[in-house]
Amino acid sequence: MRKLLDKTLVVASHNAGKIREIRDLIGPLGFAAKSAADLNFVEPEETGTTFEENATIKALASAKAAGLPALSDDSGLVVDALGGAPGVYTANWAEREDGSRDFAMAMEKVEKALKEKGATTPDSRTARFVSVLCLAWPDGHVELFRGEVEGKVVWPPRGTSGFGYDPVFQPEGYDITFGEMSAEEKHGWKPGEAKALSHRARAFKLFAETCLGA
Ligand SMILES: O=P(O)(O)OP(=O)(O)OP(=O)(O)OC[C@H]1O[C@@H](n2cnc3c(O)ncnc32)[C@H](O)[C@@H]1O
Ligand SMILES: [Mg+2]
Repeated sequence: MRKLLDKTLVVASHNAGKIREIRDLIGPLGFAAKSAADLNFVEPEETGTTFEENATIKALASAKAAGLPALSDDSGLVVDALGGAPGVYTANWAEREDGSRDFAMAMEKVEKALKEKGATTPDSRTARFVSVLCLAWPDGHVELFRGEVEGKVVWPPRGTSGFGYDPVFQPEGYDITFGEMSAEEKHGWKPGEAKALSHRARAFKLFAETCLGA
């Protein structure tokens, strides 16, 4: 495992909600981070079939373009009754024909697919959010960290916090969705703490422990 010595890195993402969460998580660790979006880097094509492959593509593209270490996140919602869909295609399910994204439509698609499978009881609607973080250096070295949080898909959507599919995801042990939680509640983690809640915070905790000793 390679330690991260620089205090400047690139957040290799173009998703504003995700960048905000990564900034929240990285801020207390004393990092200055620019995002790939701030730097006007082109979005690389996510041609992988796993979260790990896509996270690696994104982190390497930014690390090489910036000449700095870069941290990416490839994430998605994995729904058991849908055979793991939308999975690595979670962002694609939100895409309109003109290339823009519509998450109300995406959440409806998931709900329609669940209804078609007859998955109407809470027990038949189990799902998990997965986040794979990749830290890449300009020389091509990469480190990968995976975090998952189990829960259920609920309908109708509830809450306006967070981003993406947060209003339909209720983590195990809670009666509110990620969309009804503050950012701090959704992370459920601070440097040095033993537990974390969100998939991203869980992956981040591994990253911090492994590469930063935090
Ligand atoms: O690739 P980058 O530029 O980082 O941004 P993206 O939005 O395209 O990100 P992904 O390719 O990893 O796709 C992840 C999808 O899963 C959704 N998602 C991931 N984490 C989420 C979270 O914490 N809450 C809600 N939705 C989430 C998100 O909205 C995207 O549609
Ligand atoms: Mg993407």
